[in-house]
Amino acid sequence: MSGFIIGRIKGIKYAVKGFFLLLSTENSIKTQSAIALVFTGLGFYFEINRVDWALQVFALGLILSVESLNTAVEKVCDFVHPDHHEKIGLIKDIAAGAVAFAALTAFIIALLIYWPFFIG
Ligand SMILES: Nc1ncnc2c1ncn2[C@@H]1O[C@H](COP(=O)(O)OP(=O)(O)OP(=O)(O)O)[C@@H](O)[C@H]1O
Repeated sequence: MSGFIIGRIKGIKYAVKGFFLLLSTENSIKTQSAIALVFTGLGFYFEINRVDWALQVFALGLILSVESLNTAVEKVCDFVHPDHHEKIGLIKDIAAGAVAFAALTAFIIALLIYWPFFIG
């Protein structure tokens, strides 16, 4: 039982390490984090309601999570096959496509939340 708990604590430690590695080294994550801060500012500025906050936090978390997994896929690809290869290109394109799905979802949620403030 204590082995199980120690294993889980170590898992959290590695996850926190990965979290800070992503934030400090990956430009895509830095950019998405900056966008998340801008939308957090917009949320306060327009005083969006509790449900909209939940949707916005979920959308921003979804993008950051999928972008992080995409980064991991890119790193695996570059490690297992550093040279140019059609299959590696396909795998990276598919992983990038997952980010596009998340970004489209977030874009629609942003429109639903903020559109009413602009049309009055
Ligand atoms: N090894 C490769 N073989 C074939 N195509 C590749 C390869 N690496 C990248 N590509 C193509 O380039 C696109 C972008 O790749 P990737 O996201 O790795 O960026 P990059 O060009 O390596 O630069 P960065 O690491 O700065 O993002 C991929 O979606 C894929 O289409």
